Formats: sequence, C-alpha cells, structure tokens
Amino acid sequence: MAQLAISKDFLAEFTTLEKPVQKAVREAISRFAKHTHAGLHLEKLRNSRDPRIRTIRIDRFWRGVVLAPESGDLFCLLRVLPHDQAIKYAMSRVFTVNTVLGVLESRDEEQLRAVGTALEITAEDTSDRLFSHVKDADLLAFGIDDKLLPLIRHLAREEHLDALAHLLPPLQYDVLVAFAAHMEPEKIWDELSKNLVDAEAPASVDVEDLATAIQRTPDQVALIEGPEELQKMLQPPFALWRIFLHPMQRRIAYQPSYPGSIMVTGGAGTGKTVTALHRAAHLARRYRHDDGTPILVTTHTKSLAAELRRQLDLLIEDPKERARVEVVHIHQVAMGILRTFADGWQPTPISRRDLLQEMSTPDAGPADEFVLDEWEQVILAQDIRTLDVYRKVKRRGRKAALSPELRTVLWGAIEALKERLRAMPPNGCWTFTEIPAEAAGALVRSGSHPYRHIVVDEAQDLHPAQWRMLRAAVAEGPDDLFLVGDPHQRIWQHRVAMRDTGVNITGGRTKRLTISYRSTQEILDWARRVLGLVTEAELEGWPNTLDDFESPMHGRRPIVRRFADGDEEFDAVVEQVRGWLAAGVEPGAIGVVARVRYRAGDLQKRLRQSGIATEAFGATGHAVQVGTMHDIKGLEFQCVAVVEVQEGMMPHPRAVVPEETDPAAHSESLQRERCVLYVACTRARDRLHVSYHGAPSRFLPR
Ligand SMILES: Nc1ncnc2c1ncn2[C@@H]1O[C@H](COP(=O)(O)OP(=O)(O)OP(=O)(O)O)[C@@H](O)[C@H]1O
Repeated sequence: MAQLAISKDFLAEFTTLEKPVQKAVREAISRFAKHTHAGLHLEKLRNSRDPRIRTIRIDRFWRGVVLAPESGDLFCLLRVLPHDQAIKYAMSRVFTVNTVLGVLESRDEEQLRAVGTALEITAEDTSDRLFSHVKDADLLAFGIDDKLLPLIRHLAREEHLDALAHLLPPLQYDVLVAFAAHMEPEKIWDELSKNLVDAEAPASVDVEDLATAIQRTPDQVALIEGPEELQKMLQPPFALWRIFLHPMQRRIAYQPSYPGSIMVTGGAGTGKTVTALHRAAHLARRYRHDDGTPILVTTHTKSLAAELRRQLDLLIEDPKERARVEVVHIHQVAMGILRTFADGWQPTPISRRDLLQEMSTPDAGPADEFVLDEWEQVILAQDIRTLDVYRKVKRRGRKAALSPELRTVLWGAIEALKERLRAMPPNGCWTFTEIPAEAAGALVRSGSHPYRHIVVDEAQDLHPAQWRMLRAAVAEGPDDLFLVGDPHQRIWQHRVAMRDTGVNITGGRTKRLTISYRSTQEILDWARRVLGLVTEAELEGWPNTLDDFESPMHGRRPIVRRFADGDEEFDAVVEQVRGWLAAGVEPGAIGVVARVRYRAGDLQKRLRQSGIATEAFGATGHAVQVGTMHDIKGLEFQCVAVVEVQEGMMPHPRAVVPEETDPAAHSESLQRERCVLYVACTRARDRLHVSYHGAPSRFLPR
C-alpha cells in the first residue's frame, strides 16, 4: 500500500491557487494516487540532482513536484508551482535524512555550489578558517552532511556562514552557528533537542527510511493516512496548524500523559493556542472513562472561547471525540458550576463600570476605584473571609500600609456595597470576581470534580478566584490542568503570583515555546522594547517568555509616525489603509486599533466617510476591522495600524492606579498598560504602523 505525505510548502502554495487550479491539483492527485504502484503520471527529470524527484502535470501552466523513492512506496508532495519554477526546483533540490538527528532535510544543491565556488575564491586570500578549531568527526557527530564538509572548510568568517543561512538545512546551519560561537557540545545538544520530536537523537538512523524521517520532521512534512484524507485536507478551510506542528509543539501536545499540571508559556504567536487545542484533541482521543465526565477548554473572554470552539471543530473530526470536550469561557464555567452545585442558582453579574456608577451615588460611602481594587485584588484574591483576618493579613501586591483601623472602615464599606448589590432588583447582583469565588466554594463543599481534564488558554488573565475554581473543578492527578499563557500579555488581570494560583507547576512542569509563527522578527524586536525591562521579581514565578523567542520571518521595520493633531493622524491612517488595500491586502486582513472604544468608533466613522468599508473585530472578516486594543487580543492581521499612542491616551489615565495610592499597584498598572500596547502590536504579521499626536507615549521605543 503506497504511503502519501504532504509538505507544508505544498499546502501553503495550494491554498493560494485559484479555484480551477486547485480543482486540477485535486484531480491530478487522485489520478496518481490510484496508480501509485506503477508510478503512473509521474515524470522523471533527466539530470536532476536528486534522482528520486518527479513532477506531475496539473495543467498547461502548473506542475507538482513529488519525492518518490526508487524502491519503497512513499510519495511526498513537495511543491505546486508554475511550470518553469517547478522544473528549476525539481532539478536543484536534494533530499537527505540527517545521519544523526534522523530528520528529513533538503537543500538547494545548485545554489550551494554557486556560493561554494565564490567562497572558495574568497578563501584563497586568507588562511583564517571559521572551523579550524573543530574536527570533522565532531561536525559529523552533530549531523553535518559529509558532502558539505569541503564547503564548510572553506568558510573563513562568520559573514560567510551567514551567506549560507537560507541554503543549508536549518538544523545543520544551527550546529555550525553554535560551533562558530565556540559553544560547548552539551549546550549545542540542548539547543538542537528543542527541535526534535523525541528530545534525544535516535539511537540509529536509516537514511533510506523516509517515512520515519518524515515523522521526525512534523513541522515540514506530514504522513497522510490515504488518498481520501489527503483530498479532505485539500478542501477549505485550510489550516496549516492542524497538520504541521513544530516538534516542540508536538512533543508538548502529544505527550501521552503528564503526572500533574503543566504550564506552557511562550512569546506572542508561538503557537500556545495551537498547542492547547492539539492537547485537547489528544485528551479527547485517548479518553478512557465510562462516566462521561467532560474535558473543559476555557479562556478569559466569550469571543476567544467562540474562536477556540471553531478551531476545535476543525481539529477534532470524530463527533464522539468532539462531544467529550466542552469549550466555554471562564464566566460560563462558573455559572455552569453554580447551576449544578448550588441548586440551580444563577447570579446576575454586574460589570465594573456599572458597579462604579452604582457606587458614585452620594450615599455610597468611600466609593471609588480604590475600594473596588481592594475588594477584588486583595480580599477576593486572597480569599479573605473575615474582618479579623483582613485586619492582620499581608496585602500581596500592595506596598502602601493600611492601618487596621482603615482596614475596618474599608471592610465596612465593602460589606455595605455587597448589601446594596444583593438588594438590587430583581434578585440581586454579584461581581464577575465574586461569581467564580462562589463557584469555587460550591465545588469545595460538594467535593465534586465536574471535569476530567482542563485546558486553559490565556491563563495569565485569570483572577485568583478563577484559579481556585478551576483547581477545585478537576481532581488532582495526571493531566489535570494544561495551562497556556504569557505573563507579558496580561491585559485584564492584576498580577497573580504563580504560588497563589493553587496550581503546582514546579519541578519541570513548565514548557516553553520559542518560535513565533505570526509576526516578523522586526515587529517582535520592536514590540519587545515596548515592554521595557521586566524583572524576575515582577514575574512572580512566571517564566520570562521574552528571552529566547524569535521568528524565522523577516520584513519591514514598524513605522512610527507623529502628527500635529488627531485629524491629521486619522487622515494618515486612512491613507495607510488605502495603500495596503491598493497593494492587494484583503480588507479583512487589515486591523486598526485604538486604546479606547469611543476613539475606535471615531476611526471607523472616518474610514467609512473615506469610502473604506469597516466592521468590528471578529465580524464577517470581509471589511477592514476596527476596535480597541483589548478587543484585538486573540486575533491576527497581515497589517495593523495602532493609533493615538500618545501620552494622555497610552497609558490610559483611568487604567493607572495613582502612585500616591500605592506605588506597587501603580507600577503594576503601568506595566499592564505596556502589555496592552504589546498585545496590539504583536497582532501584526507583516506590517505595523504606529502613530500618535502630541507627546509620544513613554512606552514607545526610542
Ligand atoms: N505549527 C504551526 N504551523 C503553522 N502555523 C502555526 C503553527 N503554530 C502556530 N501557527 C500559527 O501561528 C499563529 C499564532 O499561533 P497561536 O495563536 O497559537 O499563538 P499564541 O502563542 O497563542 O499567540 P498569542 O499569545 O500571541 O495570542 C496562528 O496563526 C497559528 O495558526
């Protein structure tokens, strides 16, 4: 039985083809899949560098390129390209199995030869050699192909190695960079192992066994079960993330079992959500329990949960497996728990804004944001239930001392506020932070665990009461909680120290993703500077995801522009959006962001008046999308314009705790505002346009 494989490049190219060409590709594949044994329809090229390369005719203009070993029965679809490009690619490529790491590699032999000749000439002028300190045996022991040794021995300087960056197989290039930097062998192995599915190099490698090599290269090539599965993959919606996982993502998502909770962190766009979804799929597939206790996938907001649901529907095809997973946002989790474990009680929630309005009536007492913060971020966060405890407790995350007397006054004010809330018609109100606290209490009292496993996306945005609720909702044990998050993208919550979450992720229970799949390196470099320096103490036990995270994609540096006033700035945004549209960017791939809702509304109006169709984030996807920096979380766009990044707007005064109120809370709230801007900027894949009028925000890199 023939085996089929598909490369990421092939699928990526296929998705961009026009519909009739896609149809022709599907037909060609199905013709060829029916006759694979005879190798029918595959054309051999004379003098190709790799004798196993074939092409397949799609139509007069398009060709597929296939890797088809002489013996064995594996056929790997590599590319789909216009005729001449396909032939050029097919003639010049060589596919090999890395002799030590066992992964499938390819290189452009023709270009390597050309560059090699040039390097040889350069090397004649100098006796310096970049790798004179390394023996051949050591290079070979790290998987360097012996055929590449002559070329490598000619390299005199690091720039020469840089010139080979896109010509050498990536892992071999990484090894050479590490040797050039005089890295210790163990350190080199550590770096390499991040890119291996099995964490360690295989005991032996069969360089003829392409199928095994493909399994070790899941970010580039995937084995497909058969022609039907392949045809299904070639139907929209195409989602590369469903099929091609980075080895690290795969290793984390598909580890058969973890002894307890796991926290996966990574910078913006490193595939945390993708990894969480695959983990949920894995848990659903290997579900072996008779009682039907569901698996929960949850996140902070309703819109993010809806997106997770949509993606999980794509990933888990078997309806029986899909039915095992419940995807709801965290508030709905709390309401569900209360329905079941508090006699059907469904509290009416009240938003912070409504609460502040309610408090600002004349008889509300010391009704201000400080009281609310104290209630939510100290009392509910630390689960303080009596005045006695509150009078003595250390208020975590706060620096300014509060005397026991003042605490008594505050406690009284909060109790009075609670009473007023409970008296609100028709059945009283509860805050969004009280509700999970109630749910956690109900669970603890019942001793029940309504979920078998819990997967959490955007875990950094959970309040301690929500952490407690989730902790109580699943029995402690193997695969209880799988959490993904990034402390630098905390935009809703105050900082929560890892030790206060009740979740044990110590002792190797944190995993790190380090390759950004979304933004270019230029955007990441710039956005990282928005965050400024973050100290270990500020991270409170969360791993620092800013170290050691990069993108393989490159592009233009972000543009930062200053304007005299808001009108001029909005005009420039209109021009920028027009420019992107004229360059062929789809309207739905453009995002325009403001810090606050009313300015997002003004922007939307201005764009519309200029004849540009707009809509809110996450609507149909057919018009330019406009919204706030909080709304854009979880989305991504080819081009993003971030508007009004000026003092007075960013940081937004209402979001910042005054320094005199509490210096620790003040600096934390400022950092949260930095995160809000960082999140908005890292939604851009290729282009980022940032603008302001007046004084530039202190967060803008200089
Ligand atoms: N292995 C992969 N192959 C192809 N695309 C991928 C892969 N992993 C992630 N992506 C894509 O990269 C983008 C970012 O992924 P994802 O949203 O999972 O990252 P994230 O770490 O959760 O991001 P953030 O924290 O910034 O919200 C998405 O478009 C996703 O489809």
